[in-house]
Amino acid sequence: MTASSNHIRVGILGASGYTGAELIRLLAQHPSTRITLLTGDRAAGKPLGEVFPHLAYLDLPVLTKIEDADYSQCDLVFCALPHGTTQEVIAALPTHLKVVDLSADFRLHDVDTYAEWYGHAHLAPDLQKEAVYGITELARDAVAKARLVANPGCYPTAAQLPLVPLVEADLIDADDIVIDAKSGVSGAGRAAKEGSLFTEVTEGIHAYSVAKHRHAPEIEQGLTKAAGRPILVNFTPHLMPMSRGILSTTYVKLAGGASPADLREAIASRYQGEPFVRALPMGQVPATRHVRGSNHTLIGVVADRIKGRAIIVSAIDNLVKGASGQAVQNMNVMAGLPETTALMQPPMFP
Ligand SMILES: NC(=O)C1=CN([C@@H]2O[C@H](COP(=O)(O)OP(=O)(O)OC[C@H]3O[C@@H](n4cnc5c(N)ncnc54)[C@H](OP(=O)(O)O)[C@@H]3O)[C@@H](O)[C@H]2O)C=CC1
Ligand SMILES: CC(=O)N[C@@H](CCC(=O)OP(=O)(O)O)C(=O)O
Repeated sequence: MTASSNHIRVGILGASGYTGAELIRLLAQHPSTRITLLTGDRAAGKPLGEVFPHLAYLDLPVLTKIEDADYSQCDLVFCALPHGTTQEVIAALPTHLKVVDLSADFRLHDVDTYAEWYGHAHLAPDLQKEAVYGITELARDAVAKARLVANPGCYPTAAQLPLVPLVEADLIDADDIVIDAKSGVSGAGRAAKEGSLFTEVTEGIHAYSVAKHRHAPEIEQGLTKAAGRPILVNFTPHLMPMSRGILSTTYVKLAGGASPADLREAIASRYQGEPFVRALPMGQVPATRHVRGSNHTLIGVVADRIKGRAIIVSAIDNLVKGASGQAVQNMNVMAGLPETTALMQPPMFP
């Protein structure tokens, strides 16, 4: 990557949203980046501190409209725009830029599957062919060579990290996977919507997009690759009265004579030496408060009471490993920097 004065010059499109703010928070600790461009839509024209007072102490450019962005000031762009708005924006970017897209716009390799789940034809099918789906631990070599990384969704990150090694090794029945996941409300973004109102989300939980959430095909794409044959999953997301975090509880049937301890061992050895993915001791399960504000994924495996079955619980922060943290991790890999740079903050417990 070309970088001026030994710094990667970074632009953030959608800097006035939740994942944009989280990118800025993380990059504020990064010794090798300099933020040279921030865009907003409603917030365009404002200094960042007016939108996010907690970031006002940073010396950063004023938010601009995407149409007015000066990309000659950037080496890499994070795109943190709503899905559906990103394909045309990225297709129009100068080709000298590397891109990490946090939206869902380039995650599904098959454009027909994209059209089926997102309700419109893909607007940049040629670019889709070069996009690398970037769960960093599962695609590091491809991410290192990529110009465009499709940063994975939050639920798909929490689901695939434990499941991919198990499906690859045939330790579970890949045709019998039930993923029951819960998210904090920041997962829905900062734009006002009825479903995110305090009265709608507090003192209760609810399932949504039951049997039709667009993260199901994203998870299935990863598991299909791991299995070498088409895999479908049951996936149900729930909205929790908390601002951050994802807890994904997955119910599996053991295969090939594997024990629940074998599952834990396969996950632990697959991620041995990985700084951000950890298998807990057998029988222990993580909670979202263990990963709040951190880029870690914690995974627990428990033997079910029903013989031949196991329960896997994974926890991430949706805004960090589920979005901006993994995006910075991918940028580090793309730039040949130590992968943990700016990402080793301990969780904000409790
Ligand atoms: N929140 C999460 O946990 C996760 C989010 N993602 C994905 O990351 C992306 C960003 O999410 P998030 O930060 O939560 O979203 P937000 O709604 O919080 O922020 C969206 C940003 O995009 C800008 N924007 C909105 N519409 C347009 C438009 N038409 N043209 C230009 N800019 C626009 C907004 O500007 P303004 O506010 O000034 O109008 C804001 O800066 C989304 O695709 C989301 O699905 C992925 C994983 C997890
Ligand atoms: C709580 C909540 O609403 N979560 C979002 C997913 C967040 C995410 O990862 O979204 P993208 O795939 O768009 O990037 C949802 O269910 O649509």
